Amino acid sequence: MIRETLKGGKGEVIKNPKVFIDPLSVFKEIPFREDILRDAAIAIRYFVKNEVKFSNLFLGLTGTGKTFVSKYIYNEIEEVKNEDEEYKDVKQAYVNCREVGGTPQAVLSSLAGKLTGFSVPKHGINLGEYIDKIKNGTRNIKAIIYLDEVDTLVKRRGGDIVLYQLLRSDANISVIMISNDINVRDYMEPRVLSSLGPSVIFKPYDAEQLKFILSKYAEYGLIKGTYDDEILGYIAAISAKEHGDARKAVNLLFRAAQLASGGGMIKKEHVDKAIVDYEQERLIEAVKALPFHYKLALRSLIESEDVMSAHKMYTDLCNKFKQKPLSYRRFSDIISELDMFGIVKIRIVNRGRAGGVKKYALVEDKEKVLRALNETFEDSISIGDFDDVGEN
Ligand SMILES: Nc1ncnc2c1ncn2[C@@H]1O[C@H](COP(=O)(O)OP(=O)(O)OP(=O)(O)O)[C@@H](O)[C@H]1O
Repeated sequence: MIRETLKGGKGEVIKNPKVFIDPLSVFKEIPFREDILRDAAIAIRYFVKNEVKFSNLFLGLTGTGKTFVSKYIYNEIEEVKNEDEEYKDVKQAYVNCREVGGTPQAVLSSLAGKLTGFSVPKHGINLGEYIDKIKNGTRNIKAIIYLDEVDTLVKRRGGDIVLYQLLRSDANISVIMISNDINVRDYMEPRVLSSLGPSVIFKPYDAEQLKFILSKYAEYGLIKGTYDDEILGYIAAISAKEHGDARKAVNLLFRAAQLASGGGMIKKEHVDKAIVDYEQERLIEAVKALPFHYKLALRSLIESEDVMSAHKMYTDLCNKFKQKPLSYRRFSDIISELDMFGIVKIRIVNRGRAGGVKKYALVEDKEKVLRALNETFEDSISIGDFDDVGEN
């Protein structure tokens, strides 16, 4: 039964999945980012050949190609090392600040490790020592540092000073910083800001640009004749509505192609199903990322929309799991935050003079949220335990 699928015969849609999973291995150019790439290449050349240091801040909303462009530059520099002697002593280090933990220590130790080639402790030495290690390690080289999600570093205490020291150090270091928080500069001290180079703005893609980008993925990754212009336009239009997010557009095309697999043609219904799956995954991710008490609060709200009764249920749950319950007021704040995340919807009902106001919170998509909660609680709490508390 699975033989046709194993062989990828009749009705197959995807020619090369790698295009969607590791697009940099396929893309030789990055559409709509040519100007940014050219300017960066000039700055890098001045740095490598004329010792003019630079620092850039790549700013733009999610899915606008900032990381894609940075990794492309990184790879191209590695290639040029084989072609141009003057690039021989260039050393690059890419660090995602959030992934390494976001603290100045974590970021510096990761950087120092990558630049010196030695393992550097994450704790126990002070920031100045890390900077010295980096300076020593880069004495005879030219270092290009990429700090992705730099906003997580800058928001930590002392984070912006680390940047200042890196930028101002007498070592040969140039820096590309990446942030999808466009207000990241507001978190920096004036002296840090003044040593920072220009911001490079990544504008959201419009529907037409997204359609062109999708056509490239389709050309490289899909079998000819399994898609048409209309379907690419449909996906592009949907993704453009959400601030021109190329990640979403590419993801939807890949999912729709997988759903169409065996049928030989991507249709609108595949895209619609792909959207539902995509939104569901995003909701699940959001719920899973919530702190423990938020999850308990959400679990209580599934049983009772009335916030006051939900707090009682929440308190029971806390007792059951030997957690100290938060006050009603704090609980109510959590509910407001969940409302801001779009997971619940608050409704205030005024019951006249005597009754006062009553606060309700409706869980937007009960079934999905419950499923997400169950998944996240799988290890620690079984849903049976919840049912004891919730339904009795
Ligand atoms: N111009 C482009 N051409 C082809 N693919 C693109 C382009 N821009 C973005 N993409 C695709 O979108 C995905 C997301 O882009 P990228 O990771 O660069 O987003 P980002 O701007 O760094 O967003 P975030 O801030 O969320 O990390 C890339 O992996 C790539 O598949």
